[in-house]
Amino acid sequence: AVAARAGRAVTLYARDAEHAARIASARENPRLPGIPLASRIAVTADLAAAARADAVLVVVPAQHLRGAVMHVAPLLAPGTPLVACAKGIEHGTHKFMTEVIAEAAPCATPAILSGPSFADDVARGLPTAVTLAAPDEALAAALVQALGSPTFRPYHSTDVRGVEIGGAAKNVLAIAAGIVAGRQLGASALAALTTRGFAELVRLGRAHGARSETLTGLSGLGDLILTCAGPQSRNFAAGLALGRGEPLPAGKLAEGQYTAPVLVELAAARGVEMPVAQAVAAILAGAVTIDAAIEALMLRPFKAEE
Ligand SMILES: NC(=O)C1=CN([C@@H]2O[C@H](COP(=O)(O)OP(=O)(O)OC[C@H]3O[C@@H](n4cnc5c(N)ncnc54)[C@H](OP(=O)(O)O)[C@@H]3O)[C@@H](O)[C@H]2O)C=CC1
Ligand SMILES: O=C(CO)COP(=O)(O)O
Repeated sequence: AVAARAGRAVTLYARDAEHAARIASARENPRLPGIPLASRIAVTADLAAAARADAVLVVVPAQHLRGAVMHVAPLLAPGTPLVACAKGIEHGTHKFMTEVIAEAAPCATPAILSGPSFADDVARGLPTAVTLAAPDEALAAALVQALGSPTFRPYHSTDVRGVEIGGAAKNVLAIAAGIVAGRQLGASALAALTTRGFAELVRLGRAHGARSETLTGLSGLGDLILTCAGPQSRNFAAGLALGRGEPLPAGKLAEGQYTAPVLVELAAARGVEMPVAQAVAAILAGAVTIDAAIEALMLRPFKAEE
């Protein structure tokens, strides 16, 4: 929808032929009910047709990125930009999204799009600003030109890793924020949790050489603020349910659930302290109760703020 609004000719690929046919005839994606599909968007289940593009946006969940990219890789013209829109870190390999693309489609050119942007808001054409990063600044700027419009404002960057860390970490921290809300710990606790969570995101980013303007920018602090603000975020909603002692919302992807254990492993490998992320991972694994995790966070030794 964003690319179509920016004047591009767009092909939307769905892996399920019936699903593609239904979207094509209804001119509406059931995942975005009430939002008509722009007339300039062609819908197909033919991956080769979708791969014949100047650029490809890959919008599958993080843990499915490798599989989806491996399918499309042989169909791409060499050097085609492959823009990851997923936020996460691959299980087992600890690879970030552009690293997965580089391995699964060595012929393509990886990039990453991230930042505060609920799909529903974006599809409705509400004003949104995001970060688009690629190692080559000229490519990042060209992709911004291709996708930007009066309602969608991407900023270009070459700090790929900084953008990836912000997007992955904020989902885990949003689960923690939801838990705080679900446990009715108060607005002060929510502000404290979000701020100390941000300190963890920054620490991990710095350990990976991320730039501070990226970590305090749209894909870091910006997306953290959005996702820790309320239940429109599926990650926050998952935390809310946990905090209330309810089952996790069915059929709603909360990437932080999958990112949490990998994020903690990554942080440990780099010697980075991430107690909030660690608490989320332990709660999700059933290794600790929510009340014990909160108590442990509050009883950590007092220290200087950094
Ligand atoms: N939704 C949002 O507001 C935002 C989401 N993101 C990120 O985007 C990523 C995807 O999230 P979202 O779109 O919400 O997830 P959804 O679960 O809503 O949709 C995932 C889509 O990926 C498809 N898919 C899954 N696996 C494969 C595969 N192996 N090959 C091809 N297609 C596949 C699914 O197809 P099928 O219908 O056939 O199952 C479905 O259309 C996540 O990393 C999320 O963090 C980022 C910003 C905003
Ligand atoms: O990444 C998002 C907004 O930027 C979407 O957040 P949720 O996946 O938590 O809904």
